[in-house]
Amino acid sequence: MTSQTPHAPSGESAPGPQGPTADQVRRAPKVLLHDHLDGGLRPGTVIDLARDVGYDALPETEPDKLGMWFHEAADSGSLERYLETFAHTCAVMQTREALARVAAECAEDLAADGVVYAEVRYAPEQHLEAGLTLEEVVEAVNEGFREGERRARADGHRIRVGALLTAMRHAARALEIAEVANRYRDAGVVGFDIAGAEAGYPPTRHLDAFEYLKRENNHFTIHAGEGFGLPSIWQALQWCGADRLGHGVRIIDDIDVAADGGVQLGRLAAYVRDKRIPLELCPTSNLQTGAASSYAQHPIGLLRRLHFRATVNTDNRLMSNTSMSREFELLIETFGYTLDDMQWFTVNAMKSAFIPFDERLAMINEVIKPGYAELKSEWLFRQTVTTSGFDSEQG
Ligand SMILES: O=c1[nH]cnc2c1ncn2[C@@H]1O[C@H](CO)[C@@H](O)[C@H]1O
Ligand SMILES: [Zn+2]
Repeated sequence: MTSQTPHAPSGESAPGPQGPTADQVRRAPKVLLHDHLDGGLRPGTVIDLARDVGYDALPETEPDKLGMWFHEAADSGSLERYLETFAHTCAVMQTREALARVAAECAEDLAADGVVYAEVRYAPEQHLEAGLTLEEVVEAVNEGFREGERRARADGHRIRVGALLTAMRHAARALEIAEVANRYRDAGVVGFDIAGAEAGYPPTRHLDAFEYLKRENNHFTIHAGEGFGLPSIWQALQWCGADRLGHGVRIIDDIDVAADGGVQLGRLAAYVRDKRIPLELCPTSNLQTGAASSYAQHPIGLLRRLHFRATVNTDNRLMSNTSMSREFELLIETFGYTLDDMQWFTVNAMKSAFIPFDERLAMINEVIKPGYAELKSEWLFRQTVTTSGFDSEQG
């Protein structure tokens, strides 16, 4: 029950004299489980699409300014206000072409950032305003992801993207969306989720959808423990049967750290750790919505030390002005993480993905571990070059 090491032992010694460089962080293979399609558009694309469809309510019409507007508007300290910014992105994602373009660029951008596997979520019910059906939305996004994977490959990056279909928790279409997710499970959709304002909308409102997915042996995650605390996490796990927790960061409320450093887990926190329930942690997003007060205070530091199944995620790259590399860089600066820590988070994420076990294992053994081994060996060669230079100067 106690763990007092400042940085958790990862089982391997940290190579090299210092932490990873920004370039190594970008090149390191990364796995992303929690990223919203409608929260990751390029600002320039929002502007292009708004022009195409005649949407004239954008607060800015110049890409840099619009990007800044999203970041500042989302920086409100409240999940509800953070979510208001999605009205603009959803407004321009109403046609097949727009959805396919946004999905393709998403895959391209993630691949360029070194993400090798991503599960990207969106709520099909929010893209029906111009007359598309739920199925047409799913097919357009899938087509975009495949196109993005192809473009990334042509550019020398390999990425695999799976879709998660989200139902909005204030609405009443969860069962219908779950059925679509199930229908497309062998066609690009790897699972289901619920999102939106958490307080006042407990996950048990959508129990029928979760029970249906369980009967179908399908997978789902639930946004819980972000805008609301332990009761939401408890319901998501013990009533709904979630495979993973979207955020889950407020599990910290069930962990006591005594003045002498001793750590005591409550029953729910112990359950989450014992059952290896994956936590899709999104540090920057949590700062913006008020779920954490600073990077240094973010529970990820303690959760990593206590060996929870913690993963690092972006949530909304546009609203949080972030990327997987940026999230890792911030954690490296704050907690002194090494490539071993990055590998630990990445393997955690890959183990927790919704694709079949053999494919997850192959990604870990054939892509992630060799990728980190390669990066960890680089400092040796840097050292050799410096040393031999020194030697030859000395004659
Ligand atoms: O961090 C979050 N918590 C809860 N809901 C969110 C978060 N980020 C985005 N969405 C909601 O999910 C929808 C589908 O992608 C978005 O439109 C937004 O309303
Ligand atoms: Zn989210």
